[in-house]
Amino acid sequence: MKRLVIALGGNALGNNPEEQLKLVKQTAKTIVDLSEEGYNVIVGHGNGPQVGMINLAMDFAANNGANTPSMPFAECGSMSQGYIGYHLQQSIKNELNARKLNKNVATIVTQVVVDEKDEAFKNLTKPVGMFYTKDEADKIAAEKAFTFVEDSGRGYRRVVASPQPQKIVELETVKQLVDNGSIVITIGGGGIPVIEKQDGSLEGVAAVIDKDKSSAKLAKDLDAEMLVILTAVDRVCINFNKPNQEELASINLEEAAKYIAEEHFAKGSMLPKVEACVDFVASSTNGKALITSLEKAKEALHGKTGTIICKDR
Ligand SMILES: Nc1ncnc2c1ncn2[C@@H]1O[C@H](COP(=O)(O)OP(=O)(O)O)[C@@H](O)[C@H]1O
Ligand SMILES: NC(=O)OP(=O)(O)O
Repeated sequence: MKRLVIALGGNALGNNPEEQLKLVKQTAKTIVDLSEEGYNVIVGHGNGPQVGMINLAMDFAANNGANTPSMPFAECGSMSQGYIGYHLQQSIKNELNARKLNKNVATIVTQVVVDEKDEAFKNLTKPVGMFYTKDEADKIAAEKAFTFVEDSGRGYRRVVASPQPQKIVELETVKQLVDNGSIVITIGGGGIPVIEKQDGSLEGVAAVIDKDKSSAKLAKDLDAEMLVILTAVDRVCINFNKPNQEELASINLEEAAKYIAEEHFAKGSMLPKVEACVDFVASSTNGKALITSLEKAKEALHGKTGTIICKDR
């Protein structure tokens, strides 16, 4: 069966357990829809807000008399995979049962190897957790030696390193489950970043890998038919948010490169998605990538909306 890798954006997940479970129930319908279209579905997702929340809560408890241990960032990443994976696998199973579909679904706690010399460790770019005012951010930065950046006019957010994904450690396990027909949730939050020591052992590092990049890597490694990036917009645009905004129904690799060079895609939001699609399509024989909204995923798969990125069109 053909393999389809989905990357779920923040709007598929929400900001607290109640909101997340409610949103994920809708997300599950889309995932089961795509599975019913005849694909082996593999699901990746973001974790920026969630890993930040977990890290902040653990840090607060450890420093405010709760007598709990301080929790390393990589462990917080693994907790975010469990937390989001639990909601996804429960909601997907409920949806499968409601449609009387006999399929299994499982979350794999997934590590992704990064290079400890990656320049990203010197230049922190990945926003995590909640938004602060400038004064709050300055105060926390001074106390904890954290770095903050202004995030798209919405306030200040802590940033952490976001190194390149190099190797998905649990890839073979994912393949086996996929080949057995299971829906697999993996590389949550881009994967738990680990470095490979000289003796071959793995060790977690404080970072958050971009989920779109990891999803492209997974789609390549699985020789997927399709990479589907689900976000908040139905289609990618040029001249986004300008009077001459134009929706793109399909673009080839040359057009994508031209639009990237012309800076039509915002850094930190649409740019990594288009780049991930280009990366996957360029290295695949027949693979296509699709960027669309969660709500329109099924329609987009039938060519009614969404932006397709392909070799030739
Ligand atoms: N050229 C563009 N076309 C469409 N959307 C764009 C473009 N540039 C920036 N965006 C914004 O990028 C957002 C998706 O990025 P982001 O919010 O980071 O995604 P997610 O959280 O789903 O991974 C869209 O909702 C849109 O507001
Ligand atoms: N890991 C990751 O890319 O998370 P977000 O999509 O939430 O930023």
